[in-house]
Amino acid sequence: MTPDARVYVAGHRGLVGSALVRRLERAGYKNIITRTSSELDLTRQADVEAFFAAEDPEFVLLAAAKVGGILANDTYRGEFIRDNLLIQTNVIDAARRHGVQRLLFLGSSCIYPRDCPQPMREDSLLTGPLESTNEAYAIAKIAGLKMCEAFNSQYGTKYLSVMPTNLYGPNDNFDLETSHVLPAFIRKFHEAKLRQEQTGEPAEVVIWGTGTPKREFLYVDDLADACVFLLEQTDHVELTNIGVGHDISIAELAALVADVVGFEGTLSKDATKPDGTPRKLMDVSQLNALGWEAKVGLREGIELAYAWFQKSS
Ligand SMILES: NC(=O)C1=CN([C@@H]2O[C@H](COP(=O)(O)OP(=O)(O)OC[C@H]3O[C@@H](n4cnc5c(N)ncnc54)[C@H](OP(=O)(O)O)[C@@H]3O)[C@@H](O)[C@H]2O)C=CC1
Ligand SMILES: C[C@H]1O[C@H](OP(=O)(O)OP(=O)(O)OC[C@H]2O[C@@H](n3cnc4c(=O)[nH]c(N)nc43)[C@H](O)[C@@H]2O)[C@@H](O)[C@@H](O)C1=O
Repeated sequence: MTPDARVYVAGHRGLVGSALVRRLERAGYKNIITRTSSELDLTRQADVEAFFAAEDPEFVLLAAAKVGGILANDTYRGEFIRDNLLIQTNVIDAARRHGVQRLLFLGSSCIYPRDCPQPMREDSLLTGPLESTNEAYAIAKIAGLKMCEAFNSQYGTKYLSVMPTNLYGPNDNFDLETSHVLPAFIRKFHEAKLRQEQTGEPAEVVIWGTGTPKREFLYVDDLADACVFLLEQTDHVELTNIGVGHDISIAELAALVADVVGFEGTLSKDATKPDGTPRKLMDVSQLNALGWEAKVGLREGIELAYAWFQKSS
């Protein structure tokens, strides 16, 4: 991939897509092609086909998807499987038929079995049952990476799939019903701090579930850097985990976000909300062996994300 290449970033306004555009622009890429979902609905095959015929991209970074936290995944299972299967099938198929050399497909850590040995290696795929709260989404993601593998095998393409851990950063979704935990905490602790300052009364923040599940968090600019690093490798690797290599409990995350935000009230737990997978720590030894490591520490990343949230809210 060279800076004059025609690179289509699908989903460029989202958390991941916007970080990919920032990373490509910093590296001097001049021909980045983008469309919003209202300009091009990727669930519509004929529109995707017409777009590829007109724009003729050479590289595709597929970061458009139906995405959400544990509750959104659990509640809107039909939309998660439908939209993701349609988007990825239309884009991967059109890319292949229009001669796209390399495509990067964004999967997710939830493709691995719920009770996967930790840390989760790439070869654990399809070795056990999935976590039920995100099964519909995970099945779509597995279909996407298997479609890339099958195309590579039959058509000689070099499509790669990356499996990032939980991400956060600028342009995240901060909606308290549909977001992931880290942006939810930033917003909940920030708003509780303001309430406390305004009323003088102690404020409370509610944590879903038990607080005991463990998660690994990667700042999205690190993810984008890893994606471009992998695209620029000459040796083709089909499936790569991307993460930081260590995790923390949700209760520990709550304490850390509270500290960054400056919240001094109390915490309570909502046991009616699901915990999801008990733990999903990525084995990132394959990526590390290629020479890539995450740079942004968790506290620093939360400070950056909180600054972005305050500026844009
Ligand atoms: N967030 C996370 O923690 C993780 C994310 N991932 C993966 O990374 C990828 C990107 O996720 P993320 O950036 O968080 O998601 P976001 O929700 O932030 O962004 C998704 C983007 O997809 C676009 N999109 C959605 N539906 C359509 C459609 N029908 N047609 C065209 N575009 C559409 C949206 O475009 P528009 O804004 O124009 O409407 C949006 O900008 C996904 O594949 C996800 O599975 C993987 C692991 C963790
Ligand atoms: C990236 C990944 O994201 C999703 O999986 P998840 O990691 O389980 O999602 P999450 O970030 O929403 O929650 C992580 C943990 O945190 C707890 N939790 C506490 N309090 C809040 C809270 O206020 N909001 C949220 N969302 N969670 C909370 C919550 O109960 C859970 O135990 C997948 O569906 C799938 O899409 C996927 O691949």
